Amino acid sequence: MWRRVASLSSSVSSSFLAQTASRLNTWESLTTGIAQQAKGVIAPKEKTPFITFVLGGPGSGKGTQCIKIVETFGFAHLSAGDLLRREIASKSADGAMILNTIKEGKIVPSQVTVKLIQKEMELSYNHKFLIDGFPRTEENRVSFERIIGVEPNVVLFFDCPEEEMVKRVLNRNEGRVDDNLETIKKRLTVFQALSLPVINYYSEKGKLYTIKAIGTEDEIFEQVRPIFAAFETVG
Ligand SMILES: Nc1ncnc2c1ncn2[C@@H]1O[C@H](COP(=O)(O)OP(=O)(O)OP(=O)(O)O)[C@@H](O)[C@H]1O
Ligand SMILES: O=c1ccn([C@@H]2O[C@H](COP(=O)(O)O)[C@@H](O)[C@H]2O)c(=O)[nH]1
Ligand SMILES: [Mg+2]
Repeated sequence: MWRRVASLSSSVSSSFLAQTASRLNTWESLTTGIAQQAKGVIAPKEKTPFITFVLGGPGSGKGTQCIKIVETFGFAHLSAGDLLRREIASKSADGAMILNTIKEGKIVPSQVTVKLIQKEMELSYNHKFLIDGFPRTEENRVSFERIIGVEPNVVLFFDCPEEEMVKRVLNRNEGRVDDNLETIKKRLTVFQALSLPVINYYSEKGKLYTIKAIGTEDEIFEQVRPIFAAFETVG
């Protein structure tokens, strides 16, 4: 819903609309949206999306802090890992491939993950998104920018020592197929090799906010809170 109506504005030119729709690859749904808006079926929503990528190693506390950000600042929380696990549970065509990839601690092809994120964004009435655990690789990042057509406003990096991450994951007890020592080691290697370059990229772009992810959940949230509070006052 966000995507279908976000670009609608009677004051923008048709060429701008065409460019925007083409970039987002949503011409069909956009024109449907215009027709529906004309009929008064849906209200115009002109807010531009506000996107936060939430990055950090396995067990660094991304999901835990996302819950607090949602409660305090009203974001929609899209966990890439949860979307992939939902595909496995629903026995979709990609389910078996995703399961094997997660068991190996490897990264699911970008196209699969970006499509799942795109679908959730389209369905959301919110315009503020927390995208948790994505992008994991430079290829993920480029793919998101190409398919969704927007860049993040904020990138959070939960910086946590490896031994603390391992301890947390082994104590998590949620029955995840990748919460075992063998897979955790692989995930940490993948994080160092493929995800840190993404974090460095956003650091160079001035979009990175590094959180020291050690201490109680509340103490860590007190580092996160001012980041979003500052954006709220800006409007
Ligand atoms: N500050 C903290 N101190 C101790 N334990 C924590 C803290 N934050 C989260 N945890 C616990 O650590 C575990 C991992 O946290 P969480 O699931 O939020 O991490 P994550 O970064 O989302 O991990 P993954 O990438 O594997 O999904 C959970 O059991 C959670 O309750
Ligand atoms: O963008 C993504 C996100 C996740 N994966 C795979 O899922 C697991 C678990 O992800 P969590 O964020 O820790 O829940 C991860 O190790 C990857 O195997 C992915 O491929 N791409
Ligand atoms: Mg998580």
